[in-house]
Amino acid sequence: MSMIAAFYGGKSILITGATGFLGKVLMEKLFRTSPDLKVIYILVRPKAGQTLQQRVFQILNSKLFEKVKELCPNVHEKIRAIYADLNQNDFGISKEDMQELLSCTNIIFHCAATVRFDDTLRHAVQLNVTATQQLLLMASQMPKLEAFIHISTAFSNCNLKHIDEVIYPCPVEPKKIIDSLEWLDDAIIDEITPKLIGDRPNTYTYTKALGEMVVQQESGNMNIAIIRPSIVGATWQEPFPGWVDNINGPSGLIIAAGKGFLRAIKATPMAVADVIPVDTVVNLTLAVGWYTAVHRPKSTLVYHCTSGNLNPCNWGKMGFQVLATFEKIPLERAFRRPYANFTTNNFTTQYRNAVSHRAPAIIYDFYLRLTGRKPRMTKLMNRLLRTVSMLEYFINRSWEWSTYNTEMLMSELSPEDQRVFNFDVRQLNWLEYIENYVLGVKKYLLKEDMAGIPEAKQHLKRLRNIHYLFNTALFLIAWRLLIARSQMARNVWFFIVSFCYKFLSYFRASSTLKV
Ligand SMILES: CCCCCCCCCCCCCCCCCCCCCC(=O)SCCNC(=O)CCNC(=O)[C@H](O)C(C)(C)COP(=O)(O)OP(=O)(O)OC[C@H]1O[C@@H](n2cnc3c(N)ncnc32)[C@H](O)[C@@H]1OP(=O)(O)O
Ligand SMILES: NC(=O)C1=CN([C@@H]2O[C@H](COP(=O)(O)OP(=O)(O)OC[C@H]3O[C@@H](n4cnc5c(N)ncnc54)[C@H](OP(=O)(O)O)[C@@H]3O)[C@@H](O)[C@H]2O)C=CC1
Repeated sequence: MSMIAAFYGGKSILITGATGFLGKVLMEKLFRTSPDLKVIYILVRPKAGQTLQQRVFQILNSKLFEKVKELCPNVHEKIRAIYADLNQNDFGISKEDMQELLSCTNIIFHCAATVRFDDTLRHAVQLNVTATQQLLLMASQMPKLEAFIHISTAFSNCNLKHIDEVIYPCPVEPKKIIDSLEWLDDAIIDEITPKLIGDRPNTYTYTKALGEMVVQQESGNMNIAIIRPSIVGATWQEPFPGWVDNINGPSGLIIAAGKGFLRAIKATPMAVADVIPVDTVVNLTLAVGWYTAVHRPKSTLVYHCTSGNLNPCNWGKMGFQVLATFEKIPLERAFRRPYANFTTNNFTTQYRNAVSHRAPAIIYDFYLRLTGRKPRMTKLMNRLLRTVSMLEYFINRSWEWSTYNTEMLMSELSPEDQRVFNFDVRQLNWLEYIENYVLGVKKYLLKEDMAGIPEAKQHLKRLRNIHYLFNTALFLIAWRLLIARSQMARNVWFFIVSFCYKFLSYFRASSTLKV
């Protein structure tokens, strides 16, 4: 019997960010392994015209929850969606709901965050720092609370090369930042943002670091732990391989590569691709929840959930395997044939962006205009290149994360728990994982039918022929222009033509003799 699964039985669990990528997988695993849990409270806001109930309904009706619905048919009765917007004071939670949360919650998993790299400092602080502070305040008023698990990121201290499982202080206290954002206007905030974030690449990593400081400062007597996943990717094993439903991290670039939009990237092929499957993160999170509640460590422990030090894969290998999979299983209606050129040189990057990305987009838009349609490719390409430029920081560096606490926890688990809540990334076969990831992107994110593969292959063949035809035409036009302008080019041309003529005459004469 799994001790961890038994621990969550009968518990009331509060999850923030349950509608996100990680939150959904966390909920799924909890229901699957502990169907006798009492209730999962999820803090949800209405979004995209959907009510809370519609959002929950959509999640439960997704492929991710198919197994759960078999094992736990009354799952919908065990989810209690509570209206909450983490941007508001007290999260905008009603008095009755707040009362219920305060008196019943046993475990909190705090996953909600803004993960956008381009968010304003004000918004990123509001969500990743102030909301964390408010949630801790709420947690401190919960008499039945056994553990508070905060999800941070392995990149919260990406300004360091070697990162230990400790909370590093930021130069400016989070409270001072929160206070000053209250009275500073947006223009001044934008001006001071680069100075505040220092050598971190964006407001996301900076505010996640501030969030950790807040957790440490406000922990009081609570049992708290912090989990730092690296780049969270599709599921490895559970509930089935390759599940992914958002375009963050590598997923968006995998699509861009498969559709042939992205054919070159500024990336260091030998840099470690510290991707970690989402189910591995969830297994560690649940094990940490159990350990923190039962063993009550004296201080706030930080757990790194990374792959690089135990089972490294690099971006070169990942890119190669992504393309190899697209050879076998292409995406539908690709713009160009998938191709990957990794470069570390700025000039080559600019050149490739101009020739391999912007020029084809301009030509395609010209074609759309000619055929009476609205041009859209240049806009899309500019957006993609902007996204790529924001990810460049992470694909041209390697970090070392120590994993003492994570390994200690693994040794504390029973063999059954090590199996059911496996977070040993040494067992991961990267080639298989990446292939399933690419397949998952096609099936679950793009919702493409596998029956369309022969047509997709045919389409790629057509694109190859168009490519050859286009290159030949381009060469002939360039050559024709050169001949018209340069005596030297004309001489070379006459030499080649007369050489070919002589060769053909000789060939014809010798074949006539043989007959
Ligand atoms: C040469 C070829 C190569 C081939 C090989 C290729 C494979 C191998 C190489 C792989 C290398 C991987 C490197 C990963 C490094 C990750 C490092 C992470 C480290 C930290 C990890 C963390 O600790 S933290 C989590 C990560 N955090 C993010 O990764 C957010 C980033 N990102 C943004 O910060 C914003 O994205 C940014 C960018 C501002 C743009 O912002 P933006 O406004 O321009 O674009 P949006 O994001 O809004 O979305 C644009 C359009 O996508 C639509 N869309 C949105 N979601 C959708 C959904 N679920 N399904 C469908 N469509 C969706 C949306 O509806 C828009 O569509 P429309 O245009 O029609 O409206
Ligand atoms: N994905 C990754 O690569 C990594 C993620 N992490 C961390 O893991 C955690 C989960 O990330 P992930 O699942 O990928 O992120 P997602 O963007 O998929 O999910 C974010 C969640 O936060 C919720 N949220 C955001 N703003 C608010 C708000 N104002 N009020 C209520 N809820 C809100 C979202 O709700 P809604 O659906 O309404 O928008 C969503 O449920 C984050 O803390 C992130 O920092 C760490 C390392 C890597």
